[in-house]
Amino acid sequence: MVNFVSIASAAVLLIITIFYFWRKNQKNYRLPPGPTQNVIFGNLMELIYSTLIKGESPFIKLAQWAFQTGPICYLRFFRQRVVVISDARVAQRLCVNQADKFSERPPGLLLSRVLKDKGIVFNDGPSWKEHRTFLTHEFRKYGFGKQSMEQRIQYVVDEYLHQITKTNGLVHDPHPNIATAVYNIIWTVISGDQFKWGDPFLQKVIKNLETNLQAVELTGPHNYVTILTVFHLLWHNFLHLWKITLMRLVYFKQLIGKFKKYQKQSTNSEEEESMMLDYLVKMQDAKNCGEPTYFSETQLLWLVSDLFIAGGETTITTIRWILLCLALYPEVQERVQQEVTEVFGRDSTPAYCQRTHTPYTEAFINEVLRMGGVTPGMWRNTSQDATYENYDIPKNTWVLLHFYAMNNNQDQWEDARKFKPERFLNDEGMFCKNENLLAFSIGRRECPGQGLAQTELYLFTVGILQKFKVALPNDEKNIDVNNGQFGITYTPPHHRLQFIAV
Ligand code: HEM
Repeated sequence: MVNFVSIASAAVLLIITIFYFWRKNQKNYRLPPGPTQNVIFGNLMELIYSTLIKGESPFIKLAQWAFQTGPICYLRFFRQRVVVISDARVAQRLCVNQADKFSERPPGLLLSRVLKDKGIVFNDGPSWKEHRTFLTHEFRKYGFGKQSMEQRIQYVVDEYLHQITKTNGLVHDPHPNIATAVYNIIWTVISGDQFKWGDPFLQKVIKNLETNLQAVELTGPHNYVTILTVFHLLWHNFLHLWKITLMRLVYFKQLIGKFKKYQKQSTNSEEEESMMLDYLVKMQDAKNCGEPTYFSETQLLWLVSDLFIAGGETTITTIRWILLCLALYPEVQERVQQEVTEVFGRDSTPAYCQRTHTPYTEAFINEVLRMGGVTPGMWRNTSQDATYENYDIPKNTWVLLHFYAMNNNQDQWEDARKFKPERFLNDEGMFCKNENLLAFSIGRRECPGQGLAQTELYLFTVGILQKFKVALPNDEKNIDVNNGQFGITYTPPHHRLQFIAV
């Protein structure tokens, strides 16, 4: 007992001493406003109470603080400074106008620690830059809007529609078919190849990709204090998580190996151009010329993994939201369907470049991206001291671009929680982009897969409505659209659907 008291007292004394010296070394910054803070823990205890005790999502707690305070809200979680941005115009002024200072990921974030120097999403520095430049160039080269890529996507959409036809209007969970289609599209973008529908290897990869998403929550208390990170990892059985990640890498290694073997045997050069081949050629060229490069077989593995994760879960979840919103708002569905059939009929192949002829359909997709914003938020880190209006944002502050808060900001969106595609139409009924919607983020870290994602969302929506009416079963008609689940993505409440041929 005595031992425990002395250890506890020593620990408390140590925390106070560390805190005292840390505060003593702080410059006097003019920090943005925020809720009241405890001298030592800042806002950490309140976050712990609301998330771990009351079971609220950390994203919701952070949004509440932001709405109480204003578009730029300052918080502190023990020693970690955090700024929450809940207004797209402020995000633009920081991440575009001061891009040099707001384009890194927080180095202390759990995922950044695990993925430091790997792939692209949580990578930083010259390795990130080289991979980011490559990806941007490749997406431009195989461009979206260009026919060959769109044909590949359309091929998968057609297969998906075929699978839906086989459900014969019966009620089912739409998730597995969407996941199969979307991951197949990613693989075709990376390798130029495709899996057969229901391929057991693809199903294994999908199962793996969907397993540990809960544990990588981005804004909870475990992200800011190392001891909480350790508890979090133990709670989520860190060894099991690691095993799943290693298994995923083994799967991707097998895919890359198969791709390389096929390339060696193949003689047809023109048709088989692909992102992966370009990566391997670039890597070999740099090696041959003795040029320094961050391209390597291991990096390729992490890049493929990142593309599957960043491009898969987001697109799948958005298509799930699209289908749910069609079913929940039959009058909206009728209007989109009428427009789609007027422009494309029931059998002709739609093209993304014709979207200007379907303004209501585009408005509908944008309203889904707002209401069901699948990426509730993303982190940046200040690499130097920065300012915003009269406020300082010190170096190494974590900046949360809180997209969920931006999408629900009553100052920007009238009746924010109402589903109203018309808000994206002008007086002439034409589609009007709204600068307050940052579904794909902004600045140097904005989503490089935006063109691919938008093409997919459009071709799926149009393809489905050319052939089917989407409906919820009678006992699920009162699903609350505002009741999504926060994880690394914001997912719709569980639901099943019927696709009735028209
Ligand atoms: C509806 C679908 C999608 C949405 C809503 C979405 C949204 C986002 C958002 C919000 C970010 C964070 C940017 C930031 O840090 O500020 C991001 C990053 C990223 N996305 Fe997407 N995305 C989607 C689809 C895709 C697809 C299809 C791909 C590629 C296959 C992709 C690849 C990436 C990558 C690699 C990053 C990291 C960029 C970097 O850190 O430099 N995304 N995405």
